[in-house]
Parts: sequence; structure tokens; C-alpha cells
Amino acid sequence: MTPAGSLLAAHDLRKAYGSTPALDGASFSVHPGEVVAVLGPSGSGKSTLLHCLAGIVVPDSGTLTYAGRDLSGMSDAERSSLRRGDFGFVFQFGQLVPELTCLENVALPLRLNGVKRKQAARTALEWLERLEVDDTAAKRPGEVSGGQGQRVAVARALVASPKVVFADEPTGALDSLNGERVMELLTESARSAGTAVVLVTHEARVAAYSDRDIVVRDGRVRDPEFAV
Ligand SMILES: Nc1ncnc2c1ncn2[C@@H]1O[C@H](COP(=O)(O)OP(=O)(O)OP(=O)(O)O)[C@@H](O)[C@H]1O
Repeated sequence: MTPAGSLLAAHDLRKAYGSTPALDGASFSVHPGEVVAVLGPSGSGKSTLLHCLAGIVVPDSGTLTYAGRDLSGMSDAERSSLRRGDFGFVFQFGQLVPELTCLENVALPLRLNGVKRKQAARTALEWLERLEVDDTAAKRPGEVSGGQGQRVAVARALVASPKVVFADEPTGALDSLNGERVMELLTESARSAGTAVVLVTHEARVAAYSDRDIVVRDGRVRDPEFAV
């Protein structure tokens, strides 16, 4: 059932919110290091698919396999530990911790994984430099621009060398110039680290940075990679 060589695969996922079906038999897979864009009209189920793949939302039925392990059968604690260790996240509005500096925000995933404070700060600064926002290191998220905040969020998503980054409309709140730069930096950094990216977007311009597109319609996905 799992496509050969895939890192993350979903088969026939179904999820309803009350009587509203959000996913209605969605199958999808991503290979290591691959950048896949998830496209589709508003309300088609893109975010629900991403949340299921990331282990944030539990589907009503269907199977989810990550690195050969059945995600559906994992406990909440196992899924949380997978999210912390193997996954990174970027959302539309950075979702940085407002009380921490940008450097501390980027260092946070490393600290949660047990990296010592000094080493975490050093690595976080390297990532801020890579994303060209090292001048935000001592500032809090409320003191930086939207574009800078998203770059900090990308640094935070990649700092702990995740296997997969989930990005839900990461440039949705940015102007086109800033949006394109964030996409360039996200995809370049992910490709050089061998990190796969699952990218939900409305915009064809953003999807152009992916290796492959899939389209969600009415909670269903057609992924030609998936042999059913
Ligand atoms: N927490 C929720 N409670 C109730 N209904 C929900 C919830 N989340 C999503 N839905 C419904 O499920 C369907 C799919 O929503 P989803 O957010 O996955 O779509 P989307 O394609 O990401 O939309 P958009 O592009 O507008 O963000 C929609 O009908 C939506 O209203």
C-alpha cells in the first residue's frame, strides 16, 4: 500500500468535523527530500490533510505511515515526540513565542531536544545568518517585520534538522517580494539539508518552488505516485 521509497504516506484518509467531511478518502505520499505543494480551493481539505500528516489531527479512518511506522497506532506521547524530533512547522503567521527573542525562538526546538544552551544559541545564530535575519537575534517577534518574522520561523522549523517541514500558507501574510524570498530560502535550505517539505498554498507562484504538485478537491487527493 505504501509507495516504494516514500517517507510519509497516507492512504484513504477520512476526517469529518460533525457532519462536514473535510477529508473523504485522501491518499498522498512524500519522498525523502522532496518538496511537494498541496493546492486546491478554499475549504477543500488542504490544512486538514497537512494536520493529519503531521500527527496533529487524528483521522477518523485510513492509514498513515512515517518511515515504515504506523502513525495511526501511535499514542499521543509517541506522536508528540515524533513532531519534536522529526518534523518542523511554519504557519501563515510565524507563531513565534512573543516573550522570547528571535534567537531564543530558533534555539527552542534544540533546547527541547536536550541541546545545551550555548550550543543551541550558536546553531540558532547560524540559521538566522543563513536566513539573512541575524540582526533580529536580540529582538522580540513584535519588534520585527512580517517578512523577517517568517524567516525566523523558517529558521526555527529547520534548526533541528527535521526530516519533514510542514508549511501551511507560509507566505500568505507577506507581499510578493518578501514571499518569494521566504520561499527561496525555505526550499534552498530544505534541499541542502535533505529535508522534505509539504507546502499548503493557494498560490501557483508559491507552488512553483516545489518539485511536484498535488490537488485536493472536496477532501480527495489524486496523487499519481500512489498506486491504488
Ligand atoms: N476545526 C474545525 N471544525 C469544524 N470544521 C472544520 C474544522 N477545520 C476544518 N473544517 C472544515 O473542513 C473543511 C476543510 O477545511 P480545511 O481547513 O482543511 O480546508 P483548506 O483547503 O485548508 O481551506 P483554506 O484554503 O480556506 O484554508 C471545510 O469545510 C472546513 O470548514
